[in-house]
Amino acid sequence: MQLDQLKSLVGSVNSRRILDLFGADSNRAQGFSASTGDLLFDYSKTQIDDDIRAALIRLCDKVNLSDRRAAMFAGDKINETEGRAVLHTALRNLDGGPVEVDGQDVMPDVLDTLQRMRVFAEEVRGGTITGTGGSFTDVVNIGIGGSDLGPVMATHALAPYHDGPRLHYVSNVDGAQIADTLRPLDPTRTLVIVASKTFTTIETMTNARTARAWMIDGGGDPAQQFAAVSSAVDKTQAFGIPEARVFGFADWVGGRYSVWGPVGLPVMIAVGSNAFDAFLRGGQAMDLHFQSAEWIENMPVMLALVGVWHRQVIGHTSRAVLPYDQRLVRLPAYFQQLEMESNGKSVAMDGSALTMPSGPVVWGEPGTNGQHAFYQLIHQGTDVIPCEFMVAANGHEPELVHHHHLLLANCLAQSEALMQGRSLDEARARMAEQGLTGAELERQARHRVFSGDRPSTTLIYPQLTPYVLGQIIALYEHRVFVEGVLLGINSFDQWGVELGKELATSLGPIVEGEVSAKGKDGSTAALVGYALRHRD
Ligand SMILES: O=P(O)(O)OC[C@H]1O[C@H](O)[C@H](O)[C@@H](O)[C@@H]1O
Repeated sequence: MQLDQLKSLVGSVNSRRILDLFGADSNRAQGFSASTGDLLFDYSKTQIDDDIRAALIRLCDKVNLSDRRAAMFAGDKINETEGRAVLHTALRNLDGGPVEVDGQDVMPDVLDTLQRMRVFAEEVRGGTITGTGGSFTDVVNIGIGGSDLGPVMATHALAPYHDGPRLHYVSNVDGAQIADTLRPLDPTRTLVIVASKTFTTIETMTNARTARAWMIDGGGDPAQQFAAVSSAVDKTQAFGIPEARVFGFADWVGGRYSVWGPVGLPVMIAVGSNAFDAFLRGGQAMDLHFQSAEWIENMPVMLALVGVWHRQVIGHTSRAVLPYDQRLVRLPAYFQQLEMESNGKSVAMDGSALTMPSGPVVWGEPGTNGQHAFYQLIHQGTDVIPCEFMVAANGHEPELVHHHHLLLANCLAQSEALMQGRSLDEARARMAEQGLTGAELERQARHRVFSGDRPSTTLIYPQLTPYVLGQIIALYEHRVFVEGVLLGINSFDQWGVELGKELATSLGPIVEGEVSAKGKDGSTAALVGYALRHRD
């Protein structure tokens, strides 16, 4: 990426404030936003001006973004370190054309599996498929990472549409989670979905075996009450899950991009196949926009360029994602995997060291809760944290519309406050109004200064419907892709998670007390020693 020219533009922004840009251009809000369908992405409350934007957009051509995008949608093996295509977009290509991998159209299989999911989900919802004790009251999804975060996030997000059985998610190998989840459930009326792309993930397989034993002990029947979601169909059969209850997907669906396919099965059971279709259609609409809009009007591209401006050009190390939408409570966690597992890399595609910072730390919480916790640092801390606000024009509770108005007002107030700030003179005037004078006035005023000029973007949408959720998730997926192309990295592998897994395997017998910790570093050996001495 040619960052030099952009770095030289940073100097120009030091001498002005974001607010000045609004003074100089009465149409700034319109000019520095992108819209598609019903979504509006406003990035006018950043330092990006015409020159900076033009330089950022030039980067897209420098890295041949349109060819890379075409390669992804065409099924080329752009995940080079794993030799795989990247085709989660095929999962939502509902009435699109053929998509070929190795000369083979994958769409018939995708649509066939989707249809099987619809039939199964509706049979579970309608009570045609039952447990030994009757229709399913509860569904437990066992999976971790991409086999958990997407469906958990979507289940929370689509709560107003949830009219199927209750859903529970077990991800952690900590027995506390599965114990607490299963305790109140009826083993004869619970469906367990084991979701694992590889069907080897130790946490998931351990939890799946525990759930199976619990079901058998309680009079349920795993042959009737287990389903599996995986790209390793042979392993699901070895686990004993009947073929008719296995929903497979190909290796060209990355775990963190998999909610659109069989991994989304629990969501489909919760909200029904029509609502799930609307989610897919939202994703597909964003795909079409991403493929056709000019860079300057292209929402994922502009979202990515704002990200690159803040992280790689200016150097801010993190960004906060702040949905003013309680039902997006798990969206920050979902984005953490999507963005940090995809772009947290220090090696370029060709194996050379990255010459610029990798993707940023992504974190956040729903507003307004965050306001009463960490916004202090966002407003007055020494680090600038670019904020990505999200909010709906409408809630789902018409009888509580006054709540929604307050929510919206708070969201808008935060981005306004971050940009506007409060000067020392304004703070002094306030202190004077309260009767303070002299050194005390000065001291108190200084604590009440807000530097302002802190960047934020706002994504606003009509209402959090399945269709809108699909648009938002696909928007961020493509943002990650564009940022990855600009960085020259492979956004679709995750070698950084391997070492810890290998060491956990080698530590297993040591923690069991079967093998000595000799050879481990002093700290690890001492911690094992403590655990063994204190074992009940
Ligand atoms: O779906 P699974 O194969 O069980 O994998 C679950 C998760 O585990 C891994 O460690 C990866 O880092 C994730 O990308 C993946 O989503």
